[in-house]
Amino acid sequence: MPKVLVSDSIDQAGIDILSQVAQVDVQIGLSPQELINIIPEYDAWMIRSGTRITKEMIAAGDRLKIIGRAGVGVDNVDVPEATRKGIVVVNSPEGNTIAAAEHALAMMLALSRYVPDANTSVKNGLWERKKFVGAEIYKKTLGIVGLGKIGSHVASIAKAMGMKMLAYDPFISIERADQLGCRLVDLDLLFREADYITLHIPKTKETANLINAEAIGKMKPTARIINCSRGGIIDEVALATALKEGRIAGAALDVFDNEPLEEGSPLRELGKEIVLTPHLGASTTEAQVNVAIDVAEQIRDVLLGLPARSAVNIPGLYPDALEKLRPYLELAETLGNLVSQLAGGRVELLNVRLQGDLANNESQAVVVAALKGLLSQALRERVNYVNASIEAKERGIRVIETRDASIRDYAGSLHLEAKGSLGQHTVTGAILGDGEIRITDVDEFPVNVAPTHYMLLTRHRDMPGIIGKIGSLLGSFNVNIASMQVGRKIVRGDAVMVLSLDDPLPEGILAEIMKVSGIRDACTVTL
Ligand SMILES: NC(=O)c1ccc[n+]([C@@H]2O[C@H](COP(=O)([O-])OP(=O)(O)OC[C@H]3O[C@@H](n4cnc5c(N)ncnc54)[C@H](O)[C@@H]3O)[C@@H](O)[C@H]2O)c1
Ligand SMILES: O=C(O)CC[C@@H](O)C(=O)O
Repeated sequence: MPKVLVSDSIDQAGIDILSQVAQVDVQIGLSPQELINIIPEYDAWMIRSGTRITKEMIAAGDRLKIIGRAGVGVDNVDVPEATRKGIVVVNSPEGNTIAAAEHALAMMLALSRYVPDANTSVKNGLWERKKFVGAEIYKKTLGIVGLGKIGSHVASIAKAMGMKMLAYDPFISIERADQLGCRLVDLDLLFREADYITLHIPKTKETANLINAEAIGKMKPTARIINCSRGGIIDEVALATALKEGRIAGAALDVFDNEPLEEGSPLRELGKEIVLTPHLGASTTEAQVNVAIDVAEQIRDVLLGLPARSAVNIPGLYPDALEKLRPYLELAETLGNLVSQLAGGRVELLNVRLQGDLANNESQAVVVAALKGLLSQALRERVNYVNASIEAKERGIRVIETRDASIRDYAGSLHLEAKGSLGQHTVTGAILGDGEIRITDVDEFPVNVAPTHYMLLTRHRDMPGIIGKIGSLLGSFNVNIASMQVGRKIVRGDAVMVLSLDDPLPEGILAEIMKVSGIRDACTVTL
């Protein structure tokens, strides 16, 4: 019988499902070394947010087939390492959506009516009715940042409560926002007009410190901020200062830069204008049952040799088909990710063209992999092979699949064309004989580049001196160039330059690159 390790507190409903097919050991509170010592015995591992699964633990897990995270975020699992070892990682993208949305609304109401402080006051024997005169949310403007699963549910309830709604989400269509009763606006307008601002976004390099002193400076003095998404999206010191000085009216926070919230945090010193909870967004009986069942069922299925429905790292295909397509799935995901960063805004149409021998293959998984890559900038680990198509549809992305077996530059190649709010971009890629991915075309300019973690792509006039200037500029910012390729169609016409970099590009360097004479466009890419 296979063995499953459960190392965080999981609802019994999940344990019961696992027990149908496996021996289940619940061991909570083990140290990292103790986990490394025992993991070689186990075929599956189920966790919540309390266990951090490291590279060393995965390396020790010789029998591990699947890791299940009972929740959304897999930021506590080394997913690339699990993928390298062929371990499926699954999560529960929707099991706690309602719980998190309801918590955000509870926080908004608690903050508006000073419920926590009024409660403490009565329990302390006081009767302070004048001190706790609140504000109504009816007819007030709610600014929703991130109109995904949780943001959408918040919108539908807030609408019923009579709120007017603005939303900011660069990856959502106007039609989708309309359906939810939200006016899609830019962030600046949302900050200026909203009475309540609620955050429902992943923490990414774009969203880190999104709510900083400058953003807060744009808000109304009566504005209130709610964050039940991820810590690090709000600059906590700037928020505490603004609240102390009465520059905004309040904040309700469930998530923090460091959890548990540290002893000396300035947030702890504030009064009734702040409501704090200890990451309780998913903590309802219902959500814990949902995520436990969702993930336990997937672990059971994988142990029985069936595909998982919410795999974060491997498509839900049977092993034979998967093995054959695996290099092309990786290619499709890489190209999807690349073209979304080139497009730089909302993509409205993705054309996936399978070329050469690839045109004769089962294509659905390749298209889904391209969509997964395309959406990964917006959705991170929440997009998987199961939900990528639905997510794309909900975001108003039209997908066209074409085949052309006559294009034979490589045995099989894949061409993606993304049309979006900021223009149109294309990328092509192929798998070489050694199984390596090559980017063979960018915006119809031929190149031959292996994708790397950090890249810089420019569109420029093919003229003497330009490559040297970019090289010197990167050097002056201490950025090391690993390789460089220029692709052009005609001499002294337009060209693209693709640089693979050893280091991330520091803030501000793109603006400097754009000032170089002859540069038409420049884009940094992280793959
Ligand atoms: N507090 C909790 O216990 C708890 C529970 C569940 C989820 N969460 C967190 O809530 C957040 C939202 O979860 P979800 O399930 O709705 O995710 P989702 O993936 O369905 O939605 C996230 C949305 O954010 C948008 N987005 C991405 N980058 C953006 C940006 N720079 N600006 C504006 N919008 C951007 C995406 O387009 C997407 O629509 C996640 O961070 C998740 O980890 C917290
Ligand atoms: O396990 C939890 O309670 C955290 C849940 C939440 O942050 C998630 O990412 O699903």
